[in-house]
Amino acid sequence: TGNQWGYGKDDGPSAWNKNYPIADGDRQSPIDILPHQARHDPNLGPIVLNYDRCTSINIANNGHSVVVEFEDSDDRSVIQGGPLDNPYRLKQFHFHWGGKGCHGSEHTLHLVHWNAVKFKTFGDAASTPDGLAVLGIFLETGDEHRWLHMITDALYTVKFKGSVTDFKGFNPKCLLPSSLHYWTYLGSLTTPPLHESVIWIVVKEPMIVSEKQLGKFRTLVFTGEEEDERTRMENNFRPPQLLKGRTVRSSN
Ligand SMILES: CC[C@H](C)CCC(=O)Nc1ccc(S(N)(=O)=O)cc1
Ligand SMILES: [Zn+2]
Repeated sequence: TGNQWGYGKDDGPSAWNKNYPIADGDRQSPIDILPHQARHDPNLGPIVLNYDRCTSINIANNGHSVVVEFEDSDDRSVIQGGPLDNPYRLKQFHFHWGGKGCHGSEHTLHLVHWNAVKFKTFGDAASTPDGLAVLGIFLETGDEHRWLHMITDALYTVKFKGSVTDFKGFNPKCLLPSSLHYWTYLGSLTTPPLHESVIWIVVKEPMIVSEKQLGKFRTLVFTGEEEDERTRMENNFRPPQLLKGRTVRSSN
């Protein structure tokens, strides 16, 4: 179908504007955040997470990443404060990662939330400015992360595109760094349909994970079990986009 996109030579980020012209828009993500150019905003309060009653449902390989979905029929797991005017409900989290030896900011965890005060469905929120709030955490290689094994131990069950398995009782709060100081800016989804609907909240302190743990993400494949070629899932990230006059604000 016309909407198939990927991270390869022919269907990758440089080709996305063919089917998704918004790729060349004015508030695209991700961006390279230069700390010294961010404006410290004393009115930016702390980010408040209320994940204690969160309900994870499943873990899936959607052919682009590995995603953990949450029950979002009520306000059981929300993020609020900071740049947000309303509580935003946790819908899912997923990862993006580079190939072996990548040392930039290619490895990230994205926790995707939607404004259920203003919108009836996630889809409506995802296609309207500021309908979504995504908490972005950088992953840096170093010591083993003490809780990430709960994710990496499940990855063998979702090796192929289209696989989904139960994944109950997981609270992503255990993945977050101790400090939630952040940068925030107005941006977009970083994959098609690239909707310019996201208030980005990028946490300054990275999660430290081991090379071994990161390597387990690379055992996933972009392709389905029935397909004969096995394309290793890695480098599933979009390169940084132009700032186009946007301001990046910094919490203290
Ligand atoms: C309209 C429906 C909605 C597009 C359904 C699919 C979806 O949820 N996409 C999505 C979510 C998060 C990101 S990111 N990487 O966190 O910016 C990228 C894409
Ligand atoms: Zn993402």
